[in-house]
Amino acid sequence: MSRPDAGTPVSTQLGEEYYALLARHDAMRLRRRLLAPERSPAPREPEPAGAQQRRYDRADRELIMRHLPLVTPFDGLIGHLYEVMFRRWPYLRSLFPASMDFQRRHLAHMFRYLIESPGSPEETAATFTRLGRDHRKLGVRPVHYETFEASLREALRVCGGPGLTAELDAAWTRMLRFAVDLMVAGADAALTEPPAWEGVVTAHERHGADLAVLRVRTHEPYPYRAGQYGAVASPLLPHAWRQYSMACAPRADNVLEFHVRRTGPGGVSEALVDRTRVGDEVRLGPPAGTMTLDGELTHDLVMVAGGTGLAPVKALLEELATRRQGHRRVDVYVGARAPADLYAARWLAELEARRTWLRVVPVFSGEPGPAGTPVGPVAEAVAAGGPWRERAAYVSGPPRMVAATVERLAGLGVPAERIHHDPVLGTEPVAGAGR
Ligand SMILES: NC(=O)C1=CN([C@@H]2O[C@H](COP(=O)(O)OP(=O)(O)OC[C@H]3O[C@@H](n4cnc5c(N)ncnc54)[C@H](O)[C@@H]3O)[C@@H](O)[C@H]2O)C=CC1
Repeated sequence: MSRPDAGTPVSTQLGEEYYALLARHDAMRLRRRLLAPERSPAPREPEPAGAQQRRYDRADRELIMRHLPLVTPFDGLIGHLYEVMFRRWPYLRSLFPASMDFQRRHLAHMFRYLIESPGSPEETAATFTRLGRDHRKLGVRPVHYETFEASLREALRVCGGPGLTAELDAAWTRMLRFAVDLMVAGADAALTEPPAWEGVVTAHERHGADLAVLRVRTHEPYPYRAGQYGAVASPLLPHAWRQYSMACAPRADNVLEFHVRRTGPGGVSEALVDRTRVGDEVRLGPPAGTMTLDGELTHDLVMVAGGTGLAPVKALLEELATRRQGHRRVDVYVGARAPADLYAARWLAELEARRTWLRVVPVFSGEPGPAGTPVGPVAEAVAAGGPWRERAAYVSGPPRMVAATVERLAGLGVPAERIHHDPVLGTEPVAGAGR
């Protein structure tokens, strides 16, 4: 972000000062850790009865599950939680975006994920460690988790009423601390990297009414792999972050590409598509995502992209195109509603013309395309191709398209561990690697 000056609004200047302070604080914590690695964590606020008798365990989870109707749907609980937090610690409001809708949905998703723990314990731990690393970009400090815990407990008391026993209160507290300890560990392990990467927009190309391809040069190298995504924030909407995939393989000049479609008014995508210009600044959170090429070059590949879900697939193709030898066959199915929506058609055609290992199949679901082009749902077009049983697959696009394609590929014998797909970008939060 730019330096504060006379023309910078006061709120932005305060934000800048806060982030500069955080950077100094991080440097101090890192120095302290290097000098005294065994140092114990800061003491917590007073305990609920029994919260520290043991660690969060299966019995806690079962108790919470049994009494879930007390606090679900989570909208009420979360509404109270933020109400308490901003009443007791008003300064915390400035760390959140103006509209809290996305935040509330995100938190409800995290509660569900934490309670249901759909993955293995290792996956759950990895999710919260990653979330802690990711939360550094929001300016979250360990002390904020204590304010969150206090707010949650008060909200539980309001929603739970007499049903909130001391035992249930302690179980919720242990569950929260289980997640928070992982998040703090994730944040601490990331102290050597910036909480966020600053970048400047170097290109902004419109494609049709609602889509833009942006290029952003980061001031410091952004350590990602082709196929990954990162959260992006615009100073036009402070503290609002949305995830987009990097649409190019890592480059020496630190330039990243993003494909952004505006889906509604007032969000980050709208700010990036309609109101962002070359020279504007953006901020990026740490990269994440599992759609990388590790170990997959032992198989031929099938890639399936819908709409701007093409972004990570384009990055993967760029990475493949730079490899000198050992090329595998790659079939890419690109779904769009109509030929005019296939915004990267020329790039794909040029790459296909130069690479013998690549075949690109456009699939149009709305209007028909040129003769011979498959029509209809992408998943069906993919299923009609193949065989894919011996392939590794990469799938990215609208959630239902991804779900349908993954199901079809699994039904055609592609093992689950060879079907790569990441969480729903733009709409769902960071939790859970296999969405
Ligand atoms: N911008 C980015 O960096 C990334 C975006 N995504 C996700 O990709 C999606 C792209 O959306 P748009 O560009 O608006 O795509 P779109 O709405 O133009 O659709 C693209 C293709 O997906 C198919 N499709 C759409 N909805 C479907 C449904 N319910 N069931 C089956 N097929 C469906 C369409 O028929 C079309 O073939 C978004 O959900 C976005 O979150 C995923 C990865 C990266």
